Amino acid sequence: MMLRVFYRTIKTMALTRSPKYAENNQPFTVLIEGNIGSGKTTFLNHFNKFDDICLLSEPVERWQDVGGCNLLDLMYKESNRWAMPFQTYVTLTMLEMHTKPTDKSVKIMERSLFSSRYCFVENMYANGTLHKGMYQILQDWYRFIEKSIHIQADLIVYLRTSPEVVFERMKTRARSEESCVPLKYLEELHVSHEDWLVHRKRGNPNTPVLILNADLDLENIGSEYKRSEDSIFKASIREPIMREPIYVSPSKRERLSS
Ligand SMILES: Nc1ncnc2c1ncn2[C@@H]1O[C@H](COP(=O)(O)OP(=O)(O)OP(=O)(O)O)[C@@H](O)[C@H]1O
Ligand SMILES: Nc1nc(=O)c2ncn([C@H]3C[C@H](O)[C@@H](CO)O3)c2[nH]1
Repeated sequence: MMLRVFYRTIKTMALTRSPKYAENNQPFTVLIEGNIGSGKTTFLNHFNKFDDICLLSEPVERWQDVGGCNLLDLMYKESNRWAMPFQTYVTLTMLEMHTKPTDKSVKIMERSLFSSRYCFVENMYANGTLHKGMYQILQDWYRFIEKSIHIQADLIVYLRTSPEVVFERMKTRARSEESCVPLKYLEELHVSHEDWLVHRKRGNPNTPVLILNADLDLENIGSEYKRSEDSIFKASIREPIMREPIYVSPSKRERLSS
């Protein structure tokens, strides 16, 4: 008798729970995570050769031009004043990526709402950039989002790096907004990524995490990329479909090779 009541209750709850926004319209989704300069964009470009994948880069260009305002620059230059508005805009742009419909079988995203929440926001609160009141507002927003918007996350690929390595890469890449970012900030972000993805102190502990050694330089990281390819296609139960090669006529090929 008790069992029948239990199942009837569960069924009623399931039938009455309103579906979340973007529920059931997302494919197998992979989140590429890692410190600043860990090679996420470079990694994402590696998957350009496959046809049936929706690749979504981190919307940095949008953050650099919000109606003519460079929010990214303002966040770094006047962080106490601009960290909060910047985080609200990151939340909006990340949710647009998470809920973007696609007919592809796999979606691969550069970063996510989770790294913003569990790494950047946590770190800015810990180092005093975010006032407690701002932090609490963001937490309430995250809790509301969790209840009302579906965020698909089937696999996280963590490009694990050493802060010293990414500090050099960041300086070489020389993004103007990051010109004053100290090694200490990268060390803090490294700890927050490790707490989230290795020690599993935050977020959903059931989301599988594939850890790659992203300290390897471009000449030697191919095996790590291949390992992630195998994991992604195996986990998404799909065979990789290569983009149709663009055939170049012999005469044009000769000209190109000369
Ligand atoms: N495995 C690697 N070895 C050496 N350099 C790399 C490697 N991967 C990327 N780089 C270089 O490091 C810099 C940062 O790479 P990339 O932009 O892909 O990092 P990212 O994680 O997307 O950075 P961000 O988080 O700031 O957007 C670039 O100049 C890139 O050419
Ligand atoms: N404060 C803050 N919160 C975020 O959610 C966030 N996501 C990315 N970034 C910064 C890191 C790189 O400089 C640059 C590109 O990744 O943007 C962030 N900064």
